[in-house]
Amino acid sequence: MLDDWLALTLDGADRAHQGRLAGGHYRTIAPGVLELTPTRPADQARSVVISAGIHGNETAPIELVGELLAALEAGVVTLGAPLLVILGNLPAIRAGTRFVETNLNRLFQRDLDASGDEPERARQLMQQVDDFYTRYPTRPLHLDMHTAIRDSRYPRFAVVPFTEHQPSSHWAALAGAEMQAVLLQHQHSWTFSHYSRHYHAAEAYTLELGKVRPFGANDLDALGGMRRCLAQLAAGQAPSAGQVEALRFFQVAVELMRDHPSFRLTFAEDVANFTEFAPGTRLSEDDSGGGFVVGPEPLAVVFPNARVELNARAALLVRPCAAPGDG
Ligand SMILES: O=C(O)CCC(=O)N[C@@H](CCC(=O)O)C(=O)O
Ligand SMILES: [Zn+2]
Repeated sequence: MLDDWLALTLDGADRAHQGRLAGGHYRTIAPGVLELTPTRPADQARSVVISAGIHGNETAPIELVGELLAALEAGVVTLGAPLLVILGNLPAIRAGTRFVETNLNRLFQRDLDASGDEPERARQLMQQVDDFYTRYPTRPLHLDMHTAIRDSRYPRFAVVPFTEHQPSSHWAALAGAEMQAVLLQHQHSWTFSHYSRHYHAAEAYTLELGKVRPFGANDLDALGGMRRCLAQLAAGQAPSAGQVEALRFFQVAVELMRDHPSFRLTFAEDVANFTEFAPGTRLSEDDSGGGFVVGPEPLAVVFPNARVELNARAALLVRPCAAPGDG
């Protein structure tokens, strides 16, 4: 039963799974990787990668995947599009931690030469995505679902990875999924959504869907728009459109790196994502006299985390911008 796949996978019983469902069939093609194939794709069908659990303690997206699979199993949703459903970091999900040895979401790079469990998993997932988009090249889309460590002025927001040749984005569909803000990256970031956008010209986003909470403690009522969007994509329908004017757009201006062992942020742990700091405010410091001070324009902080690995991203500093015109 498709319903069992999620529970069995999380329990470590990764045996092969396949079966039929309304509109098509499914099979596991790697641990935590499920392919769903429609008998006849709908007219509006896109090739959709849905990933969750790239960070193991971000459980709301995994619960959304569970709801989608249950709706497909029950025939409430009829499969009309090829789907690749991925649970990213299985050992970290089982342990309830962001990662085990290193952050999986910085490893999606074709010439990656690191070794270890997470680099191996990144290679396996890159191969699965390559194979899927080769089998199903039609209008590729990748939604990589996460939750954030901190509170946020906009709890639901999309991060748009940077590529030189930007595939078109559909802001109205993001608004329809009840995203509240869009954050445009300014440089390559080697995240999972960046992989699909950069190497496959897929429309791809990292979606932040509220705050990190354990299984059972998530507010899934706040994610009704996302639930509907996933069901529509699985059915091969165009997702509902919302008001683009309701979305706030931001552009990354600076990526703060933990570039010294004594790196620290100067502001409180409970400062929410998108909190703005005035010109002249010191945001970070270290024992070597380094640090960052806000320049002549205010900057807002997103994903601040001083406890990252050395030379990893410790925060994004962003400024409001207009909606790029292609959506
Ligand atoms: O809340 C945080 O500090 C991190 C939440 C998270 O996992 N965010 C993603 C964003 C990926 C991107 O920049 O596209 C991450 O840090 O991997
Ligand atoms: Zn995450």
